[in-house]
Amino acid sequence: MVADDVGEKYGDTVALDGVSLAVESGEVFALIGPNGAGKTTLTRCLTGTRTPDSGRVELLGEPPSKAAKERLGLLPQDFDPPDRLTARELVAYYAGLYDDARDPGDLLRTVGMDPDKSTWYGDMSGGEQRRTCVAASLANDPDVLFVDEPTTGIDPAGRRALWDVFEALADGGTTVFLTTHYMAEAERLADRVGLLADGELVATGSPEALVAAYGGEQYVVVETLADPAALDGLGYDVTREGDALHVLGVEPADIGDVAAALDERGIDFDALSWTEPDLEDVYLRLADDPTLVEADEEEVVA
Ligand SMILES: Nc1ncnc2c1ncn2[C@@H]1O[C@H](COP(=O)(O)OP(=O)(O)OP(=O)(O)O)[C@@H](O)[C@H]1O
Repeated sequence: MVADDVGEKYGDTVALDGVSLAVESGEVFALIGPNGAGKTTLTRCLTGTRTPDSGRVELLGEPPSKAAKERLGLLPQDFDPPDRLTARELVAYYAGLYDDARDPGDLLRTVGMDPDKSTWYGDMSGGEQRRTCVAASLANDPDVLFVDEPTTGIDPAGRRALWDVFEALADGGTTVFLTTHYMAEAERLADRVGLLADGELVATGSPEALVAAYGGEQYVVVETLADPAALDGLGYDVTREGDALHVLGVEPADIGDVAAALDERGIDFDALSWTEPDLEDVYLRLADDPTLVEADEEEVVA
């Protein structure tokens, strides 16, 4: 799928401001970004639910309106099926729209739902509703699956179970376009991640490449109320973050030196741990200050 310089407005609100990206067949692409960044709008443009004001969109080699619907799966963020259907009835309804559909019972078991439960959709917990919706989006065994915040409201074990489902689909060659606020989800599932902020794609790359480029330094966290100046002269920048000091740029091999310096200087501390940057650090740094990415560096090569 391709978005080429896509722009979209709602009245005076610029939701997308010249977004370009290409997702290869079989790739898992995760779109992350703050509330209101334009993730849902971009998903809508890519699926043909909205026609962008400007730019070009391609899905399965066609304009989205012409793409073969039986090859697409879509779980919108605001998917709102009828309340008075059981999980099986709901998935069977969507399966019934296709000649070659997957078995509703199998699909529900895959997402951790009991297909024989008679609870109506409207009476299910939020997490059960979302799982049922994920099952419905897979009814036609899609080649390209769009899932907008698929695991929101699902408990941690259920979320991991759904990650397994998406991973199995990706292993089977399904292209997955995912939006999420869970950085661990993007890190675990995505071949590439795109960070959208204020309608602009700030950076794209593999999670590893993004973390290496923009995650910032590894650091030691020292839980202490001591002044950062107490660690002057060690050769590291030291900042205060809440009840801890962060000693920046410490390699794992040098953690002992930091511990020894704390001891020698009589600095009282409750705990000491070493932390590597992850995708959450990338998100927090770039969403706060997109200019950290140079214009010609938007695509971080894995
Ligand atoms: N139907 C609409 N009418 C007016 N403005 C809209 C509409 N839909 C979205 N917007 C605005 O467009 C911008 C992008 O919204 P969008 O829903 O695409 O963001 P998002 O990144 O998906 O947010 P979230 O993480 O909260 O789901 C926001 O400023 C939003 O208020």
